[in-house]
Amino acid sequence: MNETLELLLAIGLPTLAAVGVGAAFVARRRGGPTPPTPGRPGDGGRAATAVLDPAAPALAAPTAAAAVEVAPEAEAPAAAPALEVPEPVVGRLARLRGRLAGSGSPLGARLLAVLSRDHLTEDDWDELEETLLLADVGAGPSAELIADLRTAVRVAGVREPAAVRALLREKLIALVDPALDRSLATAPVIGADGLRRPAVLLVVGVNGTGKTTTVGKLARVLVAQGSTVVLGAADTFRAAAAEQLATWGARVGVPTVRSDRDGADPAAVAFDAVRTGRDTGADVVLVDTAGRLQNKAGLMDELGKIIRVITREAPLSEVLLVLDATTGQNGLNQARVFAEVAGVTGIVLTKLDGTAKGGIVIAVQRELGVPVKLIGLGEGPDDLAPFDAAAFVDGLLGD
Ligand SMILES: Nc1nc2c(ncn2[C@@H]2O[C@H](COP(=O)(O)OP(=O)(O)OP(=O)(O)O)[C@@H](O)[C@H]2O)c(=O)[nH]1
Repeated sequence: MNETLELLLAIGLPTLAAVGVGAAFVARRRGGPTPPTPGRPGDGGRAATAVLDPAAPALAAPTAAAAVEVAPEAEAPAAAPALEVPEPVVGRLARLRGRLAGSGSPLGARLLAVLSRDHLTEDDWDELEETLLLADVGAGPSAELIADLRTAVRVAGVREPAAVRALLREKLIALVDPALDRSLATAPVIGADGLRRPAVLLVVGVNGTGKTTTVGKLARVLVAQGSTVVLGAADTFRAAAAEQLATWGARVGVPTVRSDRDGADPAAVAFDAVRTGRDTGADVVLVDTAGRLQNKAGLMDELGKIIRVITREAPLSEVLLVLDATTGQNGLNQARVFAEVAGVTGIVLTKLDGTAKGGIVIAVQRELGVPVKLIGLGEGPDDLAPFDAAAFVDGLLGD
């Protein structure tokens, strides 16, 4: 079976035709290889379904078998809205850490209030453990922390408030695990054929956790770091998701590949986004998904197909699971299913600004063995921060 036929079977020919991948793509492949063209968007890349205009506030929907329209940057209309300049990325968590308290006092401050009592009774230790459990630290890590603190306070006699605080900081940082590799794989890769491919980041998670918002914020992080980005709106389930994503992209001049049909095949859109990123020489392609969690088999089908189709064009650099930090144990259950189905490489914990349950960072890493790489600390466009263990714990301690 030749490569094209195999690919069409994988995606599903009828759906492809419906979103406009079919004819144009097949014709191009049959007509001979299309050399990838490293460079910037606007260099003449071609994709079957995308209409790319980085300056457009909302990108026009693709039409069946439409040729791509790429608006050259030099010919952008004079009235195009000014692009926003995202905030620098370095030090974001330190700047935003005041938001970690949620509506109450930070977890660390509550622990310190008990630890600084004159004589710690059994009830005090129980209270400490309960505080950790209520902050979603998880039973195992909570018990470990209490045991360590008891030893230090009772046996080694650590009593002076500054020393107790330093001890708590050290133990919490160890639980969050500063040794984990939290870097995002966003560098383009060179395939076995010697050709350059964009880094492809697939963003998964149940509805409402903040996937689309996170993709939009992450695009800004990457733009701030000087990367060229293409967005893929493979959340074809929710009608407004593609529009929402295109708006995020347009604010920073990032094109969005989307279908003009609600309910289009997400795998076809994901494929087109990666193909567009490849053809235009983009550094990174971010693919948003719907990831409805009706059942594991359905999810496996949908995400499995998206992953198969993407990896025919470029290797998958990251699968980021977006979890809503306010959902506690339920979020952990979801995380388990996604980790099994999609091979998650990093966690994005959103809405940490809306909760005093920052301990979920510890629990989710323990549960999945996957690092938290980014955290969402608000609804603002630059309220997404690379995770850093020490800055996070300092936020929990209310420093
Ligand atoms: N407070 C707060 N709100 C957030 C954060 N991240 C996302 N949100 C909000 O969460 C809501 C849902 O976000 P979406 O990005 O639409 O969620 P989604 O996962 O794409 O949802 P579906 O498309 O339905 O699957 C929006 O109101 C966001 O503004 C965050 O870090 N903090």
